[in-house]
Amino acid sequence: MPHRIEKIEDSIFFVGAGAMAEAIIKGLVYSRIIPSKHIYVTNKNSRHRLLELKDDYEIKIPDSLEDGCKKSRYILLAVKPWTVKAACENLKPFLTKEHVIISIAAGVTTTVIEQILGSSNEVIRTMPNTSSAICESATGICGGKYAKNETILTVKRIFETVGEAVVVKESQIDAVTALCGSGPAYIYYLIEGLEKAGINQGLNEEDVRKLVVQTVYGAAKMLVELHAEPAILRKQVTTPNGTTEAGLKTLEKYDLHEIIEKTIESARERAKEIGKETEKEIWNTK
Ligand SMILES: NC(=O)C1=CN([C@@H]2O[C@H](COP(=O)(O)OP(=O)(O)OC[C@H]3O[C@@H](n4cnc5c(N)ncnc54)[C@H](O)[C@@H]3O)[C@@H](O)[C@H]2O)C=CC1
Ligand SMILES: O=C(O)[C@@H]1CCC=N1
Repeated sequence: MPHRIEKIEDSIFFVGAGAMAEAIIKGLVYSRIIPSKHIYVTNKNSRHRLLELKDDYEIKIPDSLEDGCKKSRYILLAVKPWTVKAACENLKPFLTKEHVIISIAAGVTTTVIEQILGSSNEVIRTMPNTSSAICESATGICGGKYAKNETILTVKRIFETVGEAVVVKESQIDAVTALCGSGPAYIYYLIEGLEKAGINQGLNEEDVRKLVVQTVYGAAKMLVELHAEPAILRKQVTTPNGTTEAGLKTLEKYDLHEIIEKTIESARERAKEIGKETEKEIWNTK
């Protein structure tokens, strides 16, 4: 549910042109918060990929990194965590104090980015997800040492055009990463399991896809539209001594909640580790 938001006047420069850059660009272009001609994109070495994005979304390819920086106030780092250092070092000569650096890299702290840049640029760390492409992301946002509140709120507005966005403390963003950045993958995995079970019960693939996806979509939409508690909606489905109760007993027997707890914990731990790895990388080269 994208919010209706007033337009952002400044341009945005995507450094990295992969899956997430495209998902966010798609959402931004669709929501029209930033005109396509104010969206710039670059990557490491695939001109073909840039031309593809340019054609699909009518966005711009700058002549150089310097050109992209000159034309944009917001620089969005959409590279893998272990590439953040190289990308920031390449940008460094072209940054002025007005540039706001937005990172979507899992685990990489604002302190690491501030230290690589060695400047007092505002750094905003975010964690969106791939549903940005259809303006349904769930994004966590936090600011670094130099980030002004007003800038954090502008970045929140940008991400609200591609879904829901909340401002969190930096100490909480690895949890948001585990829950929402990685989250779509867990839901898809669950759906794969439901589909497999449906097929094993004799349903055909086409019907099972339609039925399972609609079941998940309908359940999520009930939560959104009725603002109801999941436990209450669950109870409405569960007839005493009926089929749902039988199914839920099996989920309890295998302790699905415990599995989920461990899943989120593993992902959050990995985000922390990635943070440490990128931190070590800068200390090793200083
Ligand atoms: N894939 C996902 O669901 C999510 C990913 N993220 C984060 O988003 C970031 C990007 O992930 P993806 O889009 O999945 O990766 P990707 O591998 O699809 O894209 C990475 C892009 O960075 C470019 N690149 C590499 N080195 C560069 C450099 N030095 N300068 C400029 N561009 C460079 C590559 O050419 C490529 O276009 C990661 O840090 C990840 O943690 C965050 C939320 C969700
Ligand atoms: O798997 C990853 O590391 C990235 C970050 C969140 C989603 N995908």
